[in-house]
Amino acid sequence: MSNTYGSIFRITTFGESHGTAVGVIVDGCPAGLPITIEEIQAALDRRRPGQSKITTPRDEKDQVQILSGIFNGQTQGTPIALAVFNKDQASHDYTHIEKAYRPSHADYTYTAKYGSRDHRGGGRSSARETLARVAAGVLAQKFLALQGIQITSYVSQVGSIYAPADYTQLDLSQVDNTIVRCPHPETAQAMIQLIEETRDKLDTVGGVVSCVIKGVPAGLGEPVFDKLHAELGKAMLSINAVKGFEYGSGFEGVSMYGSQHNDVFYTDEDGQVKTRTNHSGGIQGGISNGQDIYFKVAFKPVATILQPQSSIDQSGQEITLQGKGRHDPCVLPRAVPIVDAMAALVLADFVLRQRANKVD
Ligand SMILES: Cc1cc2nc3c(=O)[nH]c(=O)nc-3n(C[C@H](O)[C@H](O)[C@H](O)COP(=O)(O)O)c2cc1C
Ligand SMILES: C=C(O[C@@H]1CC(C(=O)O)=C[C@@H](OP(=O)(O)O)[C@H]1O)C(=O)O
Repeated sequence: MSNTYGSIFRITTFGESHGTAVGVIVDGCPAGLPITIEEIQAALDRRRPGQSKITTPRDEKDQVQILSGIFNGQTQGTPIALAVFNKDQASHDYTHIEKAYRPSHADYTYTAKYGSRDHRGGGRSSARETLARVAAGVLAQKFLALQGIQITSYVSQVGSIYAPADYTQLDLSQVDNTIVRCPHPETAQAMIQLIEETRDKLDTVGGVVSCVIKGVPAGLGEPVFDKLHAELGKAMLSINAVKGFEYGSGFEGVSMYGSQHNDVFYTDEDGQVKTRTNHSGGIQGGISNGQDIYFKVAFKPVATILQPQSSIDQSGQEITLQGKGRHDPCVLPRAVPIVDAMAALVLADFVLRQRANKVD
């Protein structure tokens, strides 16, 4: 199983949901980047389970430990190792899936691939692994901030309730004002209510995280296979429960004519190249054009529902499986920092690749 992401700024994650620890090794992070443990912790606090009444009640504090690579508040250019020790596993809740497959989780596919699996809390397939990405993403976000690049993600849809405006009309400083992380206050309240109702019905509900990246200079990306949007898409689709990725005008663009869809160039009063519209989502030919990059990520209603469902066991026998354990009725609020982190890892890597690309 490949657990490594990135080309120059690379991460490798390790750990299982009910094992000893989950963590990350970051290679290729430049030396001299100022970073504190509090900054890493703050990002983990946004992702941690048990953070509000609408997330899984598994109460992990996710206290991060820096094992290597950071000294005197700065990265050293050496491998950075960050780890969180699991404290609140409750593995006894998972004996029912030791030899049975939850519909639409990864129990069957892991067994098909490896012949065995750590069934405790889904083992490696649990989204607990994403804490490692979030920890690494803090380093990438700090590095990008030095280049003037800012990433903001927010929940734009839960079930069929969506924010009635796009990112250009929302106050993105409000994302963390509500527990659901939608910056439109009325919509946020409706989303919270829907998640609570869904949880009380022992069901789950999906939604959309929208992301905007500002301050990206023109010229980042690669022209053929590692196109900037292709790498963003891969990064997003590697997040648990993600079912869709679209950037710029996405699927809606197909109903427009070229004359409507084309982003017309102009030069502003400072001599900067700009476009009057941004249907391209800030990327043309796999390379950033200096406009905002924006995209959407669709998350499914997650698999574990706390009600009986029909399934099969390892011998192929039909069974009734009663959902157990502590689960998210909706992953969207916790997915926001994961999307931030994965976007940052992609962008940081392309900034570093660009430094190797030109003489000056
Ligand atoms: C933040 C987050 C929390 C999640 N929590 C749960 C959960 O509590 N229960 C569950 O069944 N799946 C949960 N998932 C989704 C599973 O990890 C995922 O569906 C599973 O690994 C199968 O992979 P796939 O859905 O991508 O095919 C969560 C995903 C994310 C991103
Ligand atoms: C523990 C976390 O979320 C978990 C994600 C998850 C899943 O199947 O993805 C299932 C639940 O936990 P467990 O692995 O114990 O079944 C969630 O609580 C976390 O994100 O840190």
